[in-house]
Amino acid sequence: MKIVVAVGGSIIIKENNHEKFKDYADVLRSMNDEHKLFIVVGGGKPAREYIGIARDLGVSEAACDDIGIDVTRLNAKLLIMALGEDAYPKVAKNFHEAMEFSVSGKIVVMGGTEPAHSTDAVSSILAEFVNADLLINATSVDGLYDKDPNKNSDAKMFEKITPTEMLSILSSKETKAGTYEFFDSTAIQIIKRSQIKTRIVNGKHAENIQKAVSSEIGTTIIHD
Ligand SMILES: Nc1ncnc2c1ncn2[C@@H]1O[C@H](COP(=O)(O)OP(=O)(O)O)[C@@H](O)[C@H]1O
Ligand SMILES: O=c1ccn([C@@H]2O[C@H](COP(=O)(O)OP(=O)(O)O)[C@@H](O)[C@H]2O)c(=O)[nH]1
Repeated sequence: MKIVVAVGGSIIIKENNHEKFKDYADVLRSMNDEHKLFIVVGGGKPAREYIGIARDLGVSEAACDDIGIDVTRLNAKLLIMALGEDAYPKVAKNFHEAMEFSVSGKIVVMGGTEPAHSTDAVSSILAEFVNADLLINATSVDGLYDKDPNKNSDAKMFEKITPTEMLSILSSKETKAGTYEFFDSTAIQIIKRSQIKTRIVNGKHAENIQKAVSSEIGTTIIHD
């Protein structure tokens, strides 16, 4: 199968240690014989720190986004280092490069592309661009809930949800640089228009990426 995996920055660059990069590299390496893999890496706390400095310098939101993109690409570079020979040695800067690099048979890794959306949007557009069979979004909670589970103890997780329902739950989210929390609307719109098979799983355990291929863990986005 052709699979796009979005790895949340809050997952992979935690406490600035190498552990998660290694865990993900081990799991992705074990999947690479059977699947064609494309990985999109987020920015995490470092991205928000740099964006905060840029904003204090008075630059535009697009320029803040641009700094965030640079940080996602640094995280992507670290994952490539962890993957060694199993990864294409360059961070893909756009969808054409991702497609071109995938001809090598190696795991393609990228970060952001353009201002004004998140790496979740990048992963959805990439999944559409390469006609992926599955999009896996590895985030910091078990799936999509009816409200933020970190702020509401009574939040309920959806096992299945449609893009239309997702838009109604997440529509009020901020869209400033560094704040595209959870899924941004661009990502959902792309999943909706191309009916991309998508699963949202807890990325704190890298092995959930492998589980998400064949079992319905987390939240599965279904299409009406
Ligand atoms: N409806 C929701 N369902 C799940 N998580 C939500 C929801 N609304 C807000 N969140 C928050 O979004 C966070 C994940 O988004 P984000 O911080 O962007 O992580 P990632 O690193 O995966 O991009 C969760 O930790 C949770 O606190
Ligand atoms: O294609 C992209 C990807 C990322 N970003 C910027 O980089 C930040 C970090 O990316 P993201 O929010 O996806 O990281 P994560 O949520 O995984 O930490 C975003 O908030 C945006 O400001 C962007 O402008 N375009």
